[in-house]
Amino acid sequence: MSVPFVRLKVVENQQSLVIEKPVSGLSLHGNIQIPGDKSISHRALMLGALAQGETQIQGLLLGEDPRSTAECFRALGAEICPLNTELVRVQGIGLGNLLEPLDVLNAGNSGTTLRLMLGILASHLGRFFTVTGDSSLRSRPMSRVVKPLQEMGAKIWGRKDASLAPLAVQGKQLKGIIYHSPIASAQVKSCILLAGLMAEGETTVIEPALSRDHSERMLQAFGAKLSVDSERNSVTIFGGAKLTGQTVIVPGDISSAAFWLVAGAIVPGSELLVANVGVNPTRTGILEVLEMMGADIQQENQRIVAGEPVADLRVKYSNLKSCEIAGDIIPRLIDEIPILAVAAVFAEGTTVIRNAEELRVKESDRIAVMASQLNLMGAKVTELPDGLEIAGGTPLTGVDVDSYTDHRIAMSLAIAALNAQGITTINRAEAAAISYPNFTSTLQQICQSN
Ligand SMILES: O=C(O)C1=C[C@@H](OP(=O)(O)O)[C@@H](O)[C@H](O)C1
Ligand SMILES: C=C(OP(=O)(O)O)C(=O)O
Repeated sequence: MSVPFVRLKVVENQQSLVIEKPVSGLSLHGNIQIPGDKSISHRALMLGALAQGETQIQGLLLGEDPRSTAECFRALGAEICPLNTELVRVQGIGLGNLLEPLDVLNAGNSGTTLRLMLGILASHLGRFFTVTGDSSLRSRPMSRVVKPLQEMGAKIWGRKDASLAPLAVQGKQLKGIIYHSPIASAQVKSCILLAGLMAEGETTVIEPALSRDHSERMLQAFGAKLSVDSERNSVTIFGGAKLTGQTVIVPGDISSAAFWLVAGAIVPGSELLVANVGVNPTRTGILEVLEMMGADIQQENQRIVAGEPVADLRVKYSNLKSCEIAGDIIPRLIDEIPILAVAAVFAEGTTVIRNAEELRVKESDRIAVMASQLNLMGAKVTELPDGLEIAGGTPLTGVDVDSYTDHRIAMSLAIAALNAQGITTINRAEAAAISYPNFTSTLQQICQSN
């Protein structure tokens, strides 16, 4: 049911999300079903395409990023049914059998699609591929995957010494390496592991801190041979295995749940139940930080679904206090920092976020954009080279803000607007569909005027 104080204004292809807090105030109530996990959705489509036989994916995220992955792997020869149902079927083509596409592969806005796919393409002997993305993706750094792939013997060309897309790839027989990654990045780790699937010998990736481990879990489920040394944050893949199609059940995305967890915690009088949330420990940094800030979040009905831990999360409004977010927890909450910045605006005291320089090379420079847009609303946020300093407790006022076409920024600003006086307009809000196509309708359903 649509309520008048959350509405969409559409002008040509651009959507503005208008949030007008009623004078009587508002609170949030209800049960929320969140979309499927984006990281797991990409990996299920890719491994399904590389496997022998059929893969069935339940609960795939029907957002724009997985659509880009599906489009690329269709062009590479996998049969993937239209992404319009809860159950997606992929007829795999078998490892090493991808076709040479007739046109450029376009990863759209999705860093995960482009970086993981590069590892797969580089190891497809004798075939030539070209890859690109939208203007945001074409400005994001690719050397972090190109360099280790070149060490394995890959042939890759592109702008600025092959550090920026568009890129061209000549598939080669690769050799296993031991790679000490300078950054904790699941995209780098996964790219190298995927390249290692068909490389000669063993391929090892060692990270400075643990990043999300969905690739490791799913590769093993599809039949790859892997060994994990969690003390050293090291994973080894043994080349030459065969992958077999599987049934994958995709849990809800904790990165999408994060918007409701913060909304429920900061909007007075709220109580929300967010159902079916993936709570893989490599992703739950957000829960640890919100608990540190004094949020009231209970995990209910904890269970394991197809190898991934899942729970329902109940959040109630509470008074938050500031905290420090830095160090090894950063990769376990990297995509949640924009919405954590919103939580910090409504917390007592000054929150400091450090070691998060990776945010500068996401879909937008999330440090600069969150600071500038929250400050337009009246917050006191200071940019640090590698994070943010947020003085909590200043009231916000509705103004015009911009998503910079970044989905996480659009949704974070919408949640901030729930506690701002007057009318907030979030321009270019259509970006939310990258990871959360139903964000606005869910927001409309849970908002109640007091
Ligand atoms: O592997 C993945 O699915 C992802 C890894 C993270 O990126 P980095 O590996 O660049 O940190 C994250 O920000 C992105 O949304 C998804
Ligand atoms: C950074 C993100 O995704 P990607 O790197 O896949 O574009 C994200 O979803 O926040």
